[in-house]
Amino acid sequence: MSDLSASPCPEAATSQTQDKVIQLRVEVDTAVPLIAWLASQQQYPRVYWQGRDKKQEVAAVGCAKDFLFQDNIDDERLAEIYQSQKALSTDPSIRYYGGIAFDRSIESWPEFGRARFILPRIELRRSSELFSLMLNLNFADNDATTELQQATDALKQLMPPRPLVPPYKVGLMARHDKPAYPRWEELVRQVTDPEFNQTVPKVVLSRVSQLEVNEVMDPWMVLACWQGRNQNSFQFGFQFSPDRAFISCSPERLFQRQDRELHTEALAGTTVRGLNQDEDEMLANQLLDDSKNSHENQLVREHIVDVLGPLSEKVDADDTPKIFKLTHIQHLHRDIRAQLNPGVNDFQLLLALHPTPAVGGLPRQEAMHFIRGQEGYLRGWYAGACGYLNKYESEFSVAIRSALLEPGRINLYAGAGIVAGSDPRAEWQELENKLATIISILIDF
Ligand SMILES: C=C(O[C@@H]1C=C(C(=O)O)C=C[C@H]1O)C(=O)O
Ligand SMILES: [Mg+2]
Repeated sequence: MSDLSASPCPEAATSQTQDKVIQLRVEVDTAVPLIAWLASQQQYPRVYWQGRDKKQEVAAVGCAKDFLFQDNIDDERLAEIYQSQKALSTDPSIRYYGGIAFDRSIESWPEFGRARFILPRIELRRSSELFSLMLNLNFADNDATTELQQATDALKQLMPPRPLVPPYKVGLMARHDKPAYPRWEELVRQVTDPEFNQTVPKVVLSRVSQLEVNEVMDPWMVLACWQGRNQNSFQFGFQFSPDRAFISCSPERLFQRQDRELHTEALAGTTVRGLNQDEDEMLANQLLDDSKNSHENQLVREHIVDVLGPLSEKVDADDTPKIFKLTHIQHLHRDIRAQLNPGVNDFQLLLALHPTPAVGGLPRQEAMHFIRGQEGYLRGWYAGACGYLNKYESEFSVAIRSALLEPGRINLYAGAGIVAGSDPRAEWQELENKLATIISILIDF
């Protein structure tokens, strides 16, 4: 790391290239526990990302460029801004990390905004077994001296990783569910009403469970524990200031793109895990045979294939679902692959795919309208899309199985796809099952 802090000088940074956005990299020859490293840093924003396949892991601090859309956002403008930002560098390693809210047409959480993407100041990345430290420099907005001064200051503030305190349970003072069960029942009845259901076959209803706690939780410690108990998931977190952090351990991929090759999926339909292998197998078979759950998944597959059609040379989706197992629950899962048309960009993909009927509903606009008007709380980044973009590859996860940590309160989010045949009690229990892993980490019971 000392190599890097010695190297940024205006000549080195600007003479070799015409690029306005530059990344300096050094290999780090020891393995670094990335979440522990991130937790010990004092700079904001702090960002963490680990892909579901575990090949890529990133901890990032500070920012060299910040795009925050707090009040309103025009999707086309967002795509234009990204295109011009992308043109500032030829380096394929430069990445922008961030997310978009579930519903960009309404207010979102402060700081997170309807969309926010950053070019971090410093990134520590693990790629398989290799660790490297990156310093991003943005000469498009600052003169060279100021930018290098800020970058050097950020490097000087880096702290070594401190071991994370072993897991502990929080003192729970109260829990409030929004909507509470009586309202939930009403909403499920409205969505399953045959007349409504005929034109809107699926609405994913959700709930926030607000836990009032009397301790300050380190979000990174919580994420590290969650990661330990849910291997088969993306793990990510965004903390733009000391008081609020959004963390997620989501099984769901929105898309992964490598050049023009796209991977996405339909993940919908849920049951619990069995207490032993036989029971687990039986539950999996029941899930595969269940018509309500199959319908939930089928609607997602159909919609994704439809929206990808005009953007792709070829789309290919699994005909039958497979089982996707998590610690406490199992889902139905279908792989979907596409070869994109030349020139299709990541924002086009984000806007076309998100929100899928796995978290919104079908038809999208009608389902969103129902959620906006009836759900009774602000989803913000829950069920939004979080990930990173770069020229040649990008990846986004759907921000479910997520939590917003604030002083004195932990907000936990869970949703369930409501279709014909949904029973309010069973769907309420499904929400509870989806929270089982995080609740087992946070609370003694
Ligand atoms: C909306 C959520 O999950 C979604 C709903 C599912 C379902 O109803 O079966 C399954 C996976 C996700 O598509 C959530 O976990 O919050
Ligand atoms: Mg379901």
